[in-house]
Amino acid sequence: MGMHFQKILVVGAIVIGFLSTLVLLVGTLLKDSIPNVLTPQERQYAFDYVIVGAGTGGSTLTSLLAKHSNGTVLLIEAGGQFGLLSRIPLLTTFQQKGINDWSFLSVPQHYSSRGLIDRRQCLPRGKGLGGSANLNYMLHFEGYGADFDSWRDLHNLSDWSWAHMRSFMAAAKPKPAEMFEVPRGYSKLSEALDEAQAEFAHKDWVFRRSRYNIKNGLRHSVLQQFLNPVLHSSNLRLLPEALVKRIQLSPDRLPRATSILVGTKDEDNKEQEFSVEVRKELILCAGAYQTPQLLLASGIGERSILDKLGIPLQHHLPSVGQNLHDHFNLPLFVSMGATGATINQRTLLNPMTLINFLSSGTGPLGNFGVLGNVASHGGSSPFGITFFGAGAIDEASLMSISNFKGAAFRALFPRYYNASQEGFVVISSCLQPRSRGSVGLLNRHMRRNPLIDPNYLSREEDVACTIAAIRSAVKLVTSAAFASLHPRIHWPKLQECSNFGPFERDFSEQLPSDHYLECLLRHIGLGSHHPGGTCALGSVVDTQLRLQGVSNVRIVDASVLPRPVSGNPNSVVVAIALRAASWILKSELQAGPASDLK
Ligand SMILES: Cc1cc2nc3c(=O)[nH]c(=O)nc-3n(C[C@H](O)[C@H](O)[C@H](O)COP(=O)(O)OP(=O)(O)OC[C@H]3O[C@@H](n4cnc5c(N)ncnc54)[C@H](O)[C@@H]3O)c2cc1C
Repeated sequence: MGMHFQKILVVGAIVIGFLSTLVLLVGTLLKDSIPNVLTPQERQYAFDYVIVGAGTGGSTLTSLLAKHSNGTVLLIEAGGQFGLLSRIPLLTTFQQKGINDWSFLSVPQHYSSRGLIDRRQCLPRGKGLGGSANLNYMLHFEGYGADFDSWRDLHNLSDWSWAHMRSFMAAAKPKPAEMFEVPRGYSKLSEALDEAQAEFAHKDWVFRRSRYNIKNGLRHSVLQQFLNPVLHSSNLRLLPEALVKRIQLSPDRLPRATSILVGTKDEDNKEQEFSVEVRKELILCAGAYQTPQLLLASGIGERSILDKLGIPLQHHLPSVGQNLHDHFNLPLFVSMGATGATINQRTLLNPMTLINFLSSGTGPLGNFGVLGNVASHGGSSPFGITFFGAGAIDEASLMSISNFKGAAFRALFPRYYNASQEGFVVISSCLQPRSRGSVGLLNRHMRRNPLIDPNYLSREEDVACTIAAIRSAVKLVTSAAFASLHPRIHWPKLQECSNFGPFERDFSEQLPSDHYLECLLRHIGLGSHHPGGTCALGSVVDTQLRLQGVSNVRIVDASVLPRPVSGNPNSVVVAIALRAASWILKSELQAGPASDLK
């Protein structure tokens, strides 16, 4: 390459770098204003439906109620609007640890996370209109019918099965123009995956090319799909930047929620509190960590736990905050000897990357880089393998969002310093982990983070299941279909695992011992950000998602999932919210006319 051309490249890189920084900055700052905001003068008002949390569940439900209900609806959200940055798919991780992320950390993990600072996992959660659907990686999952049948069979939920949910899952699916599916021939990695499908046809493996909630190169979350179109509805008011702190129940034998206490910050950052009366229903959509937090802080939960915290009991309801589940991943870096369009600094600084994105929403910036996944749903330990087409990982940003210790990060990504490295990350996980954790409180102040203990890998079966996933991932990567990529799996050399491997033969035979793989998993495994189960169907809520023993509180978010979804959970939460809306609207029809918005 001539000197002159090199100079052009360097100048080009500086210009593109400058432009990207500008886009990041403007993207963070530029925000639409929110219409229909409840003004302080209106704060004495009561609402028929009060919805707490504008995330996946809350945005979807609000949309249906705003459109079809005769009642008045108030949507309360702790955060404000996300910046434009949230719309650019590849840059989504830059939002983590920012103002639209609750940035929770788990409590120190006993069975895992040994390579993480203080053994604590980062647990990002979206804060603002769209919630975690605006912070997530946008992967759309069509659902797996047997999951819902297992709710019916294993949890005695006769109203829940694939037959009940199929139409709601179909309605949760965005229109084709609102989705991006990784096309055939997108990159060498996606081609290899397509070829592997034929090579492994004898297995029960399901190959899926990634589908994203992306329209014209921009995130198209529940915010665009459901909430934005109804924001101007006359029966809807919004209360952003407001934290719901307490639920007040009536003292009846069958109590009902009468009001909630809301906290906002004034210009001097002083807390202002006021109540909102609930006329018909209170619907909690604050997510798998914060819905149980709000219930417990309100004195709704297990009596002995509340006693210990000194929180007056309003309603004894065991299991609030229990049964926390999440997927748990082992990432492995695979370098490629061939050049292909993997994400690295070279592809990002290529002027065509920005030009393609700005002109047509295509190229690396227009999706998150996960090109596809392979799942085995059969057997007692179903697993999934995800292919993330990133060759060079930025140390500072990944360490900040993963909490890795430096040594663990460098063992996992030994080529991290080579910004033009070609490669990909293969992520193995168990689709139905058995480990269960909990959400608890340090005290009842809602501005304090809840105590979140995912308790990853507390069940041995999860280790065995993930090891089976890793071994299948190795089969895929070393198959004939991948040969043209000249892949090399980088078995991490962790000092703490050195008694078990990796040994020379592990690199040549690709058959490291179970002990070594378990050691890796317990050191560098990471949570998937798919928490659920903390107000599970059948224990905390009844089959119509109503809080057990309380007449007018419903929960509509990931906390109701009795067991993990065998894939990405966002679409399942949307489908659950659509179903909840149908029940609410039906009972409204049965009950007759409602009040007008004052
Ligand atoms: C980084 C990341 C990547 C992910 N990737 C994917 C993916 O690719 N595909 C997929 O299907 N799923 C993915 N998920 C998971 C998916 O986004 C969640 O399962 C889903 O969004 C959960 O929806 P929810 O309604 O339960 O909660 P959320 O969407 O989290 O909504 C809860 C809302 O309630 C608000 N809130 C909380 N407490 C209060 C309070 N006291 N008062 C007022 N408001 C409150 C919050 O600010 C938030 O807006 C990912 C999640 C994360 C964090």
